Amino acid sequence: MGNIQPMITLHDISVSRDERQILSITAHIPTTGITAVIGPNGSGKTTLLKLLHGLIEADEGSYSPGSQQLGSALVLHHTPLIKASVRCNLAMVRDSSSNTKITESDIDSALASVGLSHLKNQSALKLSAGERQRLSLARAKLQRPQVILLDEPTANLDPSTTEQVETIIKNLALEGCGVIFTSHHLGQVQSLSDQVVFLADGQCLEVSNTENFFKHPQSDQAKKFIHRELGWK
Ligand SMILES: Nc1ncnc2c1ncn2[C@@H]1O[C@H](COP(=O)(O)OP(=O)(O)OP(=O)(O)O)[C@@H](O)[C@H]1O
Repeated sequence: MGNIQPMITLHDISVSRDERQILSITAHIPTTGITAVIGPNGSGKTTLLKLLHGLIEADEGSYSPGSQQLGSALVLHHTPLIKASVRCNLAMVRDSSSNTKITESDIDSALASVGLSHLKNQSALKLSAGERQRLSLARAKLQRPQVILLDEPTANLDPSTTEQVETIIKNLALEGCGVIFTSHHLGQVQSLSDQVVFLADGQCLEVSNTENFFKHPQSDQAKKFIHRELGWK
């Protein structure tokens, strides 16, 4: 993982679908440490991650570094796995920084880092939801991204598996990989993230240090959102 630029600058980004603007953003999104992208359902969180990764393009506007330079790995809700062993699902990965194939020892250490070594030869399609998520994280990590983009990484996981995934996220950040994740769990956002990006109706209304955001939200939308979700003040 090379030197990460500290932020992505988005300028007048516009994404529309079915003649409706679903993203309209000018903002600086941090790429170091752990950043949580939060906001109500449909506010554009997943669309933003897909845009940063280059899975979708903006209709207007620009962002820098672009997806090619950013070198990100994206883990969506239901990352597809191939009908083969856990090992095979990792062996197909290429290192995005050098485009080289992954070695057996890379696979072993990625599996160990997510606690899946014992399932190396099991069929990936037989994994539980939590194991699938950990495999997806191992696969993303093997790409040696500068930034890892995670869409609701702990949705539908039990508390103990949630904790395991949160530990993996913290370790990724400690190893120098930027993490940008979406979440509806504000308790998790408070304990895990360094920064918050708050979206509402496709717009970025706040980018702030996490503690500041929860203590002193600036926009009425953020105040209402926190109040609704946390029953705050
Ligand atoms: N391919 C598409 N075609 C039409 N509308 C889309 C498409 N993708 C997203 N949208 C719309 O764009 C808006 C933002 O969607 P997005 O999935 O980014 O929101 P989100 O904040 O991640 O939502 P949630 O919290 O419910 O996961 C929604 O209104 C959604 O219906």
